[in-house]
Amino acid sequence: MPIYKRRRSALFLPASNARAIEKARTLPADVVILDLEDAVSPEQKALARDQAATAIRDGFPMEVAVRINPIHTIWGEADLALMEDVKPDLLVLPKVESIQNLPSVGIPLWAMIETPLGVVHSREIAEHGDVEALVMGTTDLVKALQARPLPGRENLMYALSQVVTHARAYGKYALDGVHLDFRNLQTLEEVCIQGKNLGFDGKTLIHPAQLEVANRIFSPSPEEIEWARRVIAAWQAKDPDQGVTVLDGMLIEELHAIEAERILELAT
Ligand SMILES: CC(C)(COP(=O)(O)OP(=O)(O)OC[C@H]1O[C@@H](n2cnc3c(N)ncnc32)[C@H](O)[C@@H]1OP(=O)(O)O)[C@@H](O)C(=O)NCCC(=O)NCCSC(=O)C[C@H](O)C(=O)O
Ligand SMILES: [Mg+2]
Repeated sequence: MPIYKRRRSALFLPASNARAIEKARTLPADVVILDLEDAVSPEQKALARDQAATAIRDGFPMEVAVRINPIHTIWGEADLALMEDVKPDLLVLPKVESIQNLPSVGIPLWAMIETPLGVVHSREIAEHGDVEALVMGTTDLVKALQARPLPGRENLMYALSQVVTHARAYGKYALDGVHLDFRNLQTLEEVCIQGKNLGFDGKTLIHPAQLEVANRIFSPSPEEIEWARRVIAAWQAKDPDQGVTVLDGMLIEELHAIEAERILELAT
């Protein structure tokens, strides 16, 4: 059976912020992303890179990722060289638009899809062997589309669905974009439910207050766990000569048993 890692919450923080790095170690995030890119000013890029390296060497109780600057920028090569040395669990690449310049450094890559060309090429990016996850960058994408931020994200449905579909087609994880209105937990919950309904494994976050909502919404609910237990029991009890069974008047096929196993694995 495949191993499903929890990827409900991935918390960004500027690696220039030493207090936030310390705080992150105490938080219930599935993944912490030390950012060297857009959350860090040009003046603090070197400090952020060094602090990220020290923090990774010191260790984290959860998976730790670093988002480096794009390779073509003046910081990109130095970011990549140091991360190749300190080896975070994951490397987050911003604004990925093709597989041409994906670095191969023995660290699983999370490719951010945040430009129209990235959306167009998300199939080949998902197919790439070093890519473990596609991550929506909805803030940059809205800007690049010359769209407007909408609370219900109707204008992003094509991109969100395309990215989840391509991630799933190649067995990769898919993470939803950040919710900028970080003190509004009601609207966060609404977009988390929307993201879960679309198929995302979890959400990228920018503030500790967002963790509880994302972890709760992207965990299997008590109803889903109960359904999964009953499906597995029904599947195990079915007539071995039949390829299907019935539970509560609903047809159950092997695909439901596989999905039930995934839910129970994520619930433990
Ligand atoms: C958004 C913030 C600037 C708000 O900061 P602040 O006003 O300081 O928040 P609080 O006072 O409420 O903080 C309370 C305590 O929590 C700690 N804290 C805050 N944020 C984080 C964090 N992200 N990780 C860890 N700890 C955090 C504070 O230090 C306080 O601790 P304590 O001293 O114990 O009280 C700030 O939250 C922030 O900088 N967030 C991250 C911003 C970021 O990383 N942005 C880049 C990624 S998102 C992106 O780039 C978009 C994407 O690419 C796209 O295109 O969509
Ligand atoms: Mg971005």
